[in-house]
Amino acid sequence: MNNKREKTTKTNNQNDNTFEGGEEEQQRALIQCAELVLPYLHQADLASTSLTCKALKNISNFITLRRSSDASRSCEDFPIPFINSIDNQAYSYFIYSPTQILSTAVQQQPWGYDPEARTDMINPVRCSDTFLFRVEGARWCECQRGCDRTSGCPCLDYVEFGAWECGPGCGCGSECGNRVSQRGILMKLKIVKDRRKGWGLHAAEFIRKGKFVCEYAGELLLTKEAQSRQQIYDKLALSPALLVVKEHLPSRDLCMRMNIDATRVGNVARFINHSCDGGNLATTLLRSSGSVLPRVCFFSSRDIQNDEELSFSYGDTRLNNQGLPCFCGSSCCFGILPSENT
Ligand SMILES: C[S@@+](CC[C@H](N)C(=O)[O-])C[C@H]1O[C@@H](n2cnc3c(N)ncnc32)[C@H](O)[C@@H]1O
Repeated sequence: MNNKREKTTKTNNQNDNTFEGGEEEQQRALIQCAELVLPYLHQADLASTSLTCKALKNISNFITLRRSSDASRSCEDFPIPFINSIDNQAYSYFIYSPTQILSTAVQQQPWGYDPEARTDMINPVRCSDTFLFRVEGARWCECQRGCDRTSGCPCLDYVEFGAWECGPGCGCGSECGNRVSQRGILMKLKIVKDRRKGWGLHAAEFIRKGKFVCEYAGELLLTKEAQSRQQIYDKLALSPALLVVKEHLPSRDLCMRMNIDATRVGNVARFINHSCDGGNLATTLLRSSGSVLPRVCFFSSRDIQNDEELSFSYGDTRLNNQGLPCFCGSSCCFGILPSENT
């Protein structure tokens, strides 16, 4: 009884902790400053700030609402909302990048206040724009219109080496039919919390088989950095999103390794959970003309219904029987998640 009364009193005091008369100027300045600074704050800091006064509480609530309504921070065509009927976590905090970036390229990004403030103002360095990722002497196509089999586009000749799209130096524009994976996410998706698997990516509309869904965006890391980050994630018992892709090159006995870490910076692919039966997404390594590194892209491997969870197989190797439990629910579930030595 007493506790209850004390709690109520505290809340009232807190709400009264606004500015006294004659301090309107100060309040306006604080609000202006808060609107600039608060969108940069991490979830926990935003929560503490909101306890200080009513004005900051209102701004924090607004920011939380905007963050939970679109994980992509307006970077994609449709908002990608967080939906949680399990607990009171409104969203998961990370920096959004629609494509692969170099690991040090982006440190901070505002999220949640000015609806007009598109994130390309602080756009991460896209790898396709980076000189480092261009092949010396690469062939570009000079097609003026969309490229297809009938246009004699040289980029399509590369297809025998794997999936290949027109690149940044090609003459064709963004509407070219051979740039399917370069237009961002074109379908409605949502991020839904599950009691056992955490957040997961779901379809928010029907997706026909064979459609490009998204790429796995994140920080590209050297293997040494990936290994040291993995150790930290293991220690902190975090739910990491570090993807290691090994590609066996057709010429000679070479294997190319890519480490993409979406734990701190990434796109919504970081929420795709594992399924032991391979799930409903197929992974394709897609190269753009002129780029050394491929991008990891997800295509629907069958028709996917509205609300269905999107999933793929994290791999076949399970290092030990003590791995994390798998709750994919498929009839061939191994009971533990795949794991490999990073
Ligand atoms: C790339 S994250 C996927 C998003 C994650 N669920 C989240 O909340 O951020 C990978 C982590 O998700 C969880 N996860 C993925 N698939 C799972 C599954 N089939 N069963 C249980 N947990 C799963 C594990 O904690 C795993 O380490």
